[in-house]
Amino acid sequence: MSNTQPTQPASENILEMRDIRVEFSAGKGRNRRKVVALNDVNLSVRRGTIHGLVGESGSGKSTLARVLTALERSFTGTVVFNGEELPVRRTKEQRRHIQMVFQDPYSSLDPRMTIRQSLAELLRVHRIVEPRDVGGRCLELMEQVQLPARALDSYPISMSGGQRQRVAIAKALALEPSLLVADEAVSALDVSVQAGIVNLLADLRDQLGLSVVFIAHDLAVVRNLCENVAVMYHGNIVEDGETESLFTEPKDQYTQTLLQSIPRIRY
Ligand SMILES: Nc1ncnc2c1ncn2[C@@H]1O[C@H](COP(=O)(O)OP(=O)(O)OP(=O)(O)O)[C@@H](O)[C@H]1O
Repeated sequence: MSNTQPTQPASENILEMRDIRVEFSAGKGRNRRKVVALNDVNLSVRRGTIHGLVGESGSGKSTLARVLTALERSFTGTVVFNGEELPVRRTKEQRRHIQMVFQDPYSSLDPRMTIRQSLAELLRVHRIVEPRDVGGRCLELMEQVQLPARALDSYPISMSGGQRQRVAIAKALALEPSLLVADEAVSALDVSVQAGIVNLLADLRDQLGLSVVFIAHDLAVVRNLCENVAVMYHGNIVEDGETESLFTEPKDQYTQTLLQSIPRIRY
């Protein structure tokens, strides 16, 4: 028998959100009321997996994404990332590790800059690589998002929606995050283009070990892509589990209703 102790494995969860609560006030004057956008939500994301987040409009998905990426700072509860409890005001380095991809990639791209200029600026400002390695890293990023090298000299306006979304993902990857939050990142794209981005996210998980929180309303896409799914309803996670069992044996009544709303394809 060996005396050597096995090395402690890194925690299985890259992310643990505990008792996250967000309240907003809505309306004016006498109609002012409290909206509980997140009602003491708990969510754990396993390292190197894609965790889907589904639920009707207004159920709290984007608020959860905003808490994760520190865009929303008025919350109570705890966000533990990579075993470290994140403060409400995160350092630049803590923010770098969790990147967001939005529905509309155009909003995150500067129309006056080529893709190379945008990426190079990010790499320089965040000092991700030595100045002499910026060009090479830009090329690597194009490869990672499966765009040709010549795309580096394009402006966003000359690109298709799918290409822009790939660039938005490249910008997120430039900061070498461990967790990507994709908030309806494929929802505005044509179905065939959507499939390309979904496959890209799966490749990034498999090749880089990237973890992803994938917010989407298309349940078929979620079933295809995600290892686990959490279902939100009125600020609560009503069910959270392994994708196939959640889709085949939903336990919560709202999940059952949501799944029944998937249109059946007739041949
Ligand atoms: N800044 C805000 N001020 C007031 N209420 C807000 C604010 N942001 C969100 N809400 C409310 O919080 C609740 C959750 O909204 P959220 O955008 O997180 O839902 P969602 O599931 O992402 O919806 P969608 O799928 O439509 O994007 C909703 O009732 C919404 O109206």
